[in-house]
Amino acid sequence: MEEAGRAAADELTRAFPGRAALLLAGGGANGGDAFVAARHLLALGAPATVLALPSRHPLTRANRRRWRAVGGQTVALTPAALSRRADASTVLVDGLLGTGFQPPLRPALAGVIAALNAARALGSPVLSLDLPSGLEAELAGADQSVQADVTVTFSGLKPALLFGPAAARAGRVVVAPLRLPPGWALAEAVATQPGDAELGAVLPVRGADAHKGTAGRVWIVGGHPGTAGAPLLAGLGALRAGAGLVTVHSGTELPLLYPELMVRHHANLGAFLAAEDHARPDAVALGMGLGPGAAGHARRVLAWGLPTVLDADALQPELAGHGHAGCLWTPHPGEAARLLGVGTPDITREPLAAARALQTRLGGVVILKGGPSVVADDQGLSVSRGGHPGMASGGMGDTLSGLLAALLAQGLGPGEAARVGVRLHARAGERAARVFGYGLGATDVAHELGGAWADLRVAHPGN
Ligand SMILES: NC(=O)C1=CN([C@@H]2O[C@H](COP(=O)(O)OP(=O)(O)OC[C@H]3O[C@@H](n4cnc5c(N)ncnc54)[C@H](O)[C@@H]3O)[C@@H](O)[C@H]2O)[C@@H](O)CC1
Repeated sequence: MEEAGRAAADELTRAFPGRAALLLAGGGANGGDAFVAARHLLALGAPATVLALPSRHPLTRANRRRWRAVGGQTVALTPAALSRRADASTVLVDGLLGTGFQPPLRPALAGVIAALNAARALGSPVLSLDLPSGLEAELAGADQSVQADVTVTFSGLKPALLFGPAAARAGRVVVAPLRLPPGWALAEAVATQPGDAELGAVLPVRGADAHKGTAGRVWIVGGHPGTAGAPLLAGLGALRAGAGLVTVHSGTELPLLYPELMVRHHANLGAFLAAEDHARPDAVALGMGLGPGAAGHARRVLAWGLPTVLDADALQPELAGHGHAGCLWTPHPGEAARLLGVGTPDITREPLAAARALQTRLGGVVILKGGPSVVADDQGLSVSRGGHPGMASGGMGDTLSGLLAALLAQGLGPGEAARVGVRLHARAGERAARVFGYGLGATDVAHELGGAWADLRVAHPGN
């Protein structure tokens, strides 16, 4: 609580210098954080008043006493008291409800939250402690919650701060890492968000003596009449992510859109994949537009034990148990629902839980694609925010699959490839949006992958 309140006070003075803080303390530990923040604000010379509800929480009561001991003023919290004191020169600190909120919201607190949101509309910004009051930490819904401008969250990112309408209530999210004994961290603080500097550090570095045979050989397996473009987009993604040799294997004739790709048509794709006598690539991406029979093809490729990206039609429930540690599964919410045998809303409502469930079922590494994407591996969960809404178009996932296979072929582990790959793809989307505006095609994004790569490299201080 001490570290949480101190981190909040630091952020308040950084983000809202010169404003008097009105801290709203609820009855639980979230309210205790507000009392601690007030005390640190006082120590920093910033004016602060606490409006508090009664509390039975021992640590919150102790911090209320400490606040009083340093001369701090506490006023009983009512909607009227709040409305009287808030104006355009104040900043409101929402310490009403944190992870201990159990819906439905009781009417008395609903009145306080309504008064807080009304004060914000009149010009007093809001900083929420841990998460905006009224949000359920694990869920992506919003309803009657505080609208914050900044949320200082403790230990890690809660699902509500990342997904759906709830995320829009949080404003800018600052994660304050707390030094806690193992096991003390909030169970809900489950996801991390690696920064660009951290990701830039794991990008493959190529020696001056590199040649196409050492830069990673990727096979793309996909394509079917009507979806012939999908494997080609994957091939383009692989090329733009630095693969030395990219071969597209398909059971259908593919147009030669990119002459750099080696395109091979197999009258019997299953027989080709089952054959033992061909040299294997360094990594495979499989499933893009592959059509019927994809699960059978996937089983044959999985038996090779190579780093493998499974996408689109290869994301079939019957493959559970056939994967291995080098597998990277890349479902969007609809495919995730199919894999788990649930409805798509079940996935979008709790994406972190869904990603964790998928990884448990499939093994290897799972990327649950979306805004943001979630990566699940045996290290835990991480999220990748960013990208651009214009990326919601067909073919985008195909390019990502090829990009991921290229990273695997250049020696990255599947977890690293997933975390770096989704960020590169999102960054490329951000760059493409500057060029093309709103509607983005998968090729537009693929062509920006080189620039995205350079951005991540620059972000890494060792470069
Ligand atoms: N455990 C940890 O690791 C840490 C926890 N911290 C803080 O502790 C918070 C969680 O504290 P608590 O578990 O005490 O819970 P909260 O303070 O989030 O909520 C409990 C309070 O909310 C009230 N409440 C719950 N549901 C309500 C409803 N439907 N309508 C109206 N009132 C309702 C309860 O009566 C109680 O007063 C975190 O969000 C965070 O701010 C921080 O101090 C950092 C460390």
